[in-house]
Amino acid sequence: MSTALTPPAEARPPVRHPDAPAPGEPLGAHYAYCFGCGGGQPHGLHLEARAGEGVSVTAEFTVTTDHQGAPGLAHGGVLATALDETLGALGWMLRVIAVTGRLETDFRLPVPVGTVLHLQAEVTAVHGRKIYSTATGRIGGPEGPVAVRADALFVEVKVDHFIDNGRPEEIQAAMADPDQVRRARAFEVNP
Ligand SMILES: CCCCCCCCCCCCCC(=O)SCCNC(=O)CCNC(=O)[C@H](O)C(C)(C)COP(=O)(O)OP(=O)(O)OC[C@H]1O[C@@H](n2cnc3c(N)ncnc32)[C@H](O)[C@@H]1OP(=O)(O)O
Repeated sequence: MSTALTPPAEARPPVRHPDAPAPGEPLGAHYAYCFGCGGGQPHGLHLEARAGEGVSVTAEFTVTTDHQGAPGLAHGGVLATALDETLGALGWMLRVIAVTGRLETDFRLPVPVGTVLHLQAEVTAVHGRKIYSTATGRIGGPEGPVAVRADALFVEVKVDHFIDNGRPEEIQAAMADPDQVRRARAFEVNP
């Protein structure tokens, strides 16, 4: 793991937000057209995440023929996306909006098409706006061997990050989303 992903000595353990969803509760998609979790992306990952204990989440991603790199095997970038999306869902447990600053991925086993990747992610430390986290993706069941893993640094941002940098048409469409929970996740977590 690179030094950039090692929390400084002054970093604090993460604190689960009192209003975080209960363990086992589905988190749903934060945006319908998110490639990681949105239902509106026909070739997306359709990753389904749930709240875990403490500041952790679990998720599943089923590898389909849309996700291949080598014939019959998941593309490494797609697997990194699954890890990134699962780590991104941790913001909901802290009730902050955060984006990936750094993502270091280890690919330990090939992941065939048809595999359900069982993901687990947790925050390990927080220092100011910096959120240190780690994730695994297992195959053959939630206790199966680790096929992929990652260490990450997410950086807390305000909603202006998206308004200033995203395209107005998508921002406005997301704000008009009739799904109130999803709208809250996208825009009202920490405005
Ligand atoms: C529709 C909208 C709503 C959607 C909401 C849901 C979102 C969820 C989406 C989920 C989808 C899945 C998730 C996704 O895919 S999120 C999409 C992929 N990620 C991005 O697009 C992020 C692009 N990067 C940026 O915007 C900026 O660089 C950020 C915001 C990250 C920081 O720029 P900013 O100007 O704000 O802050 P700063 O530069 O002062 O840095 C602050 C601190 O952080 C440290 N640092 C920074 N980078 C690194 C690094 N690489 N290694 C080590 N350290 C790093 C830095 O040294 C400093 O530390 P310190 O000096 O304070 O000690």
